[in-house]
Amino acid sequence: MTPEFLDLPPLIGAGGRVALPGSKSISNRVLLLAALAEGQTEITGLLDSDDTRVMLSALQSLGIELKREGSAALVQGGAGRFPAPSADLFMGNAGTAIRPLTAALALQGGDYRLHGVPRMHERPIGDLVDALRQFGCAIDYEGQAGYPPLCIGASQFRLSGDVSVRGDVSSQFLTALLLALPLKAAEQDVVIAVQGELISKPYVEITLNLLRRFGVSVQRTGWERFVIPAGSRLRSPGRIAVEGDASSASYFLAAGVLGQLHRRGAPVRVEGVGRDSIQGDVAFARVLEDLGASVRWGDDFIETDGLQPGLKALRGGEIDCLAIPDAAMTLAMTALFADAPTTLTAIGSWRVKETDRIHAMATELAKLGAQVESGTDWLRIHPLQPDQWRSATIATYDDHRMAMCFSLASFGHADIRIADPGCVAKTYPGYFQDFFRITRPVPVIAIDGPTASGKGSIASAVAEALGFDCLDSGVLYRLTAWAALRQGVALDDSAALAQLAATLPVSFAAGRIHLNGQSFDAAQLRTEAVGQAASTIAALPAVRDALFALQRSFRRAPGLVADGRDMGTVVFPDAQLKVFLTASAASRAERRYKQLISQGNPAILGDVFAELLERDARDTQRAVAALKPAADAELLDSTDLSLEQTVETVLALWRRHDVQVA
Ligand SMILES: Nc1ncnc2c1ncn2[C@@H]1O[C@H](COP(=O)(O)OP(=O)(O)O)[C@@H](O)[C@H]1O
Ligand SMILES: Nc1ccn([C@H]2C[C@H](O)[C@@H](COP(=O)(O)OP(=O)(O)O)O2)c(=O)n1
Repeated sequence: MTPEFLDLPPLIGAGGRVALPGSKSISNRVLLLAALAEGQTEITGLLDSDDTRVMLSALQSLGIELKREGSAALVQGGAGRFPAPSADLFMGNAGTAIRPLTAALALQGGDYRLHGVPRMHERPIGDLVDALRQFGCAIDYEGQAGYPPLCIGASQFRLSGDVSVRGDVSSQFLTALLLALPLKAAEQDVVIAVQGELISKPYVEITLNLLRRFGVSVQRTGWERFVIPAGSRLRSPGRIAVEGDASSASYFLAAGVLGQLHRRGAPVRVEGVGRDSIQGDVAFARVLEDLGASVRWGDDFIETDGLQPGLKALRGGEIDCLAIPDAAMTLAMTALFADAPTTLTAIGSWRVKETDRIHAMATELAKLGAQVESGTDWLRIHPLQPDQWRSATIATYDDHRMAMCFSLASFGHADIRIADPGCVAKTYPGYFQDFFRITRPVPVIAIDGPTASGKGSIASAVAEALGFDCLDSGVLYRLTAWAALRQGVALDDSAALAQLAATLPVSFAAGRIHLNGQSFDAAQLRTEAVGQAASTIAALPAVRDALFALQRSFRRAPGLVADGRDMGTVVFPDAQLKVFLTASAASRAERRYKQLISQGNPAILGDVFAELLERDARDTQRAVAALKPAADAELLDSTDLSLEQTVETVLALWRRHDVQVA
């Protein structure tokens, strides 16, 4: 079962190395070439994802002998023929599989059906079918003309003159012909003429490069005319290694820049692609460099390390993305952190990808608070100031790149929830594990414990020592209770109380609490009447839910110390340090008594003690978010410790944690 969503905490830094999974574009091309070639091919570094599994299982259904173990595969080439004369092939949403297979099967002829997920049936393939029909291939549309599913029949192959194919919708049509047509070039040249301006040229370069590895040298004139010379034969190179995926690299390269914005990052290195990569998307790193990123290139790695000296932010501007259609999506995310608007142009192909990516990007960026403009083939993104970020649930449209891109939004000032995170399996099943491994969330120190154990005093002293923000979550319950008492809302009217909590116009400034134009100091909310009422309404799940997002929104760079009852168990379960602070009931009663008296609130020790026991009972026995230590909390009994000693103990625990992380 894949989860419905994934919550990403705000991030403060990144650093480390990522061994990239194999390139999708290279993996699927190599698999097909190995299946069509003469001889056996041993493939290493193969991508293991939905799209490559689709290709592998199609080849197996077509009678190709292959063995696969993790990222290695051994393919027995069919020397130009698929043994199975008929097959029903499910192609998922893999454009890199359906297009070249359609070409290869149509040229061979047989009884084949190719279909996929509903979105695949909305992705155009008519230009490729039109091109193949010029050879006498029998291809029928099962549904809407121009789109899969396709039925392929017996081929009456003939070659009369050049074949023309459109190059301005998807370069995969040309790639499909280039991969399959060497099978028909034994006796004569095969000439392909491209109509319209060819998009995504670097992907065609990958095709030509791999064809060369399989013994076929295509000659080209500009990007309009391609000749597969007579006598061409696909022959296995024996062994072939697949490069790491340059499009997948873009997320980590961006993280290496964004992670340094708070000066808490370290370099991020992707391994498996380098300066000599045959993938066009490595140009993404050059674009980042132009925008001001510090980039290092190696033979087999690329590394980013924040901004170039002297810069405070990435630059904006207009970027022609024709050559990097996939990695360009990542630029839409880095644009949020730039110092001026960024316009991505020549991205018309986004409209026919896994989803309409221009629409999807514009919609989801707007949820973060960004101002976005778009046209048929362009997108303009205005940067977000720290106070403009909004927390959001990001829809991913069954598009792996949407999910991976928006993980980068967690470098902003917001909580990000990614819907359907499992969609990354199309090209990168382990993406989020790698992303979590190389990123550092904004740290949280959670201090929970019973009343008067010292949480509030310790939390604010620790926050001050570390320069972190401080959240006294009890204040939010007390404020809700105070407002309810003032407005005469019954303390068991769950709906009205939740409404009150959800709309608390509260802000904190200069050590005071501001609510509805009124300013308090914390002591005014510290009366036992308010405390008891807070404890009563805190048992209501609807009230707790209403305050959840507000509490999480306090997690901002450089860090947060949060105190309450459920900071470590419910609100910040991923807190880096959790402390459960206790003290004997007698010493807590005495501390509270002294505190009340010193604040000018009259009190009787016996009553304070009784009320404290009552509140302990209510807080520990309630059904939701009951007061209890988190499984991974450090237990700290302060009965015999002074305030200073307790603060020092917590700081020592934090230093120990910080050393382990560094
Ligand atoms: N370790 C300690 N030793 C002595 N007094 C303490 C200690 N920790 C807290 N106090 C005092 O106890 C009182 C209650 O502490 P507070 O931080 O308000 O507790 P809580 O937030 O857990 O209710 C304060 O007056 C505080 O100064
Ligand atoms: N995270 C929190 C914080 C407070 N509460 C509830 C339970 C407490 O009795 C009241 C008041 O909390 P507060 O921390 O201000 O109380 P003390 O300072 O511990 O006396 O709110 C909670 O349920 N969850």
